Amino acid sequence: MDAKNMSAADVWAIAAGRLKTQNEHLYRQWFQKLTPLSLEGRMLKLGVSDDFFGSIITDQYDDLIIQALEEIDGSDFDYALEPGHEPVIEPEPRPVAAAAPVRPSEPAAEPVQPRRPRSCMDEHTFENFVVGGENRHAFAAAKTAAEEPGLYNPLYLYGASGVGKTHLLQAVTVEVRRRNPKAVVRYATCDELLNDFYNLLQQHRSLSEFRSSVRDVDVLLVDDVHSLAKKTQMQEEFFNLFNTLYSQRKQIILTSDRQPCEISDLDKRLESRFESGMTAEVGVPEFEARLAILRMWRNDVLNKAPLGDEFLEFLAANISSNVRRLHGAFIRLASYASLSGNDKLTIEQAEELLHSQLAQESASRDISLDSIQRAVAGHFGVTLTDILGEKRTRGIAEPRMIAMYLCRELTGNSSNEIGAAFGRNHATVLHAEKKVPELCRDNETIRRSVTQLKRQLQRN
Ligand SMILES: Nc1ncnc2c1ncn2[C@@H]1O[C@H](COP(=O)(O)OP(=O)(O)OP(=O)(O)O)[C@@H](O)[C@H]1O
Repeated sequence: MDAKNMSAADVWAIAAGRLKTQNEHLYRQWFQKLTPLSLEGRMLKLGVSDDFFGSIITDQYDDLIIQALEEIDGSDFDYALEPGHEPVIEPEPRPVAAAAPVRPSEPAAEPVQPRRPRSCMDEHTFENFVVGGENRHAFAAAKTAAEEPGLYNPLYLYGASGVGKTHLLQAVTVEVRRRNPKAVVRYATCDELLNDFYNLLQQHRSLSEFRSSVRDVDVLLVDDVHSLAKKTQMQEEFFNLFNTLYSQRKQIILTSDRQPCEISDLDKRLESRFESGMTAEVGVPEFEARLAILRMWRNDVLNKAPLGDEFLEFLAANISSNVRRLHGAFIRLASYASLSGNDKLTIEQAEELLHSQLAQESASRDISLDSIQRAVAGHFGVTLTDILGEKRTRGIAEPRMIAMYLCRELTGNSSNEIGAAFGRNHATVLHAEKKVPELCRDNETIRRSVTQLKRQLQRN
């Protein structure tokens, strides 16, 4: 047939036939669920059930589809996906001839709905926050702030991206409202406040509207206060706001990806206000906590995502720096398993499906030995030559040991490679690896330095 006289269904019937011949399994699992909708010029529009399904097709099978389309009289067909079209799926495998795609106009007798997991944990509460050693203190402080507002004022929570700071703020909101439905709780990101503030300034309007929106509250929660860095005018406003709420014993909770002293160009008065109450770090959950979070998500998913323990362990072991990323990866695997059946999913497929999350994860671990040595030297006010040199005075030996420890923690380099970068052997590195956690246990200043350096390096 001449390509010019073909309908969308004709074009897709040929391409789908090719795809089926190449790999029947893939065809049944994916391509059969695409519905030809229209053909405009060389552009074939195919219907898919939803964005998630569509993203798998474009991420994983784009080349195969383009190839199958190109084979139709060698012309340069392209395709686009349109979500919102449930497929009509054959109940049993049939011969090739019967596998022609269904035209949209044909009645869809009983569309088979793919089982899709409901989005996890619609509400962030204290009950669905998994507590481990790395966030216990922050969790307890947030709970106390919700139960006895004003006791820890302000409460300042800090930690890397995606480790649960906003979750805790939302849990406070839920709990405060549960205890006192009349309480006025205002949650805003610092950027939202900055926007409101500068919009009013630009329009030469009075700031009273802005002020009452943030002052007439019982609890004020501000996410990401590091956005105040270098914003002198807003810092002044924030300082006044802070003092007003504080003097009225209204609970203030702030979050940031760094400690107050690490926010660049933050007014000293504001810095000391931020530090004057309770500061607590929200750390990255350890392996066991990540596994517990994954189990909780699995139990929460409607129809129980049929993901076996081996997949949860795979996720917990490979995505360790950010719970938000872990959640994205979990949803991707759970949806895949839900559509295709867990028994069909292998660890190799999981790796393939999660390639972008795994790449992000390794990029976030992609910290060079040199950058660690420099950061540690800068932090302790010694030179790089000191770190790499022979001096054994405590002021130099300790930073050197911390640098080696961080190299082990934050990079994939072997102890031999790290030793070589310091002009030493691997035994010295192993000694540092053992010794630094002991120093951290005994010495709060060292512990703070190590966690601060870790966050700083992971952020860069
Ligand atoms: N300990 C935990 N238990 C359960 N869920 C968690 C935990 N930590 C993080 N999460 C989940 O991970 C996701 C990301 O968390 P959240 O948005 O609170 O991160 P964040 O620290 O505020 O990040 P950012 O600084 O980038 O805003 C959320 O879905 C949250 O519910």
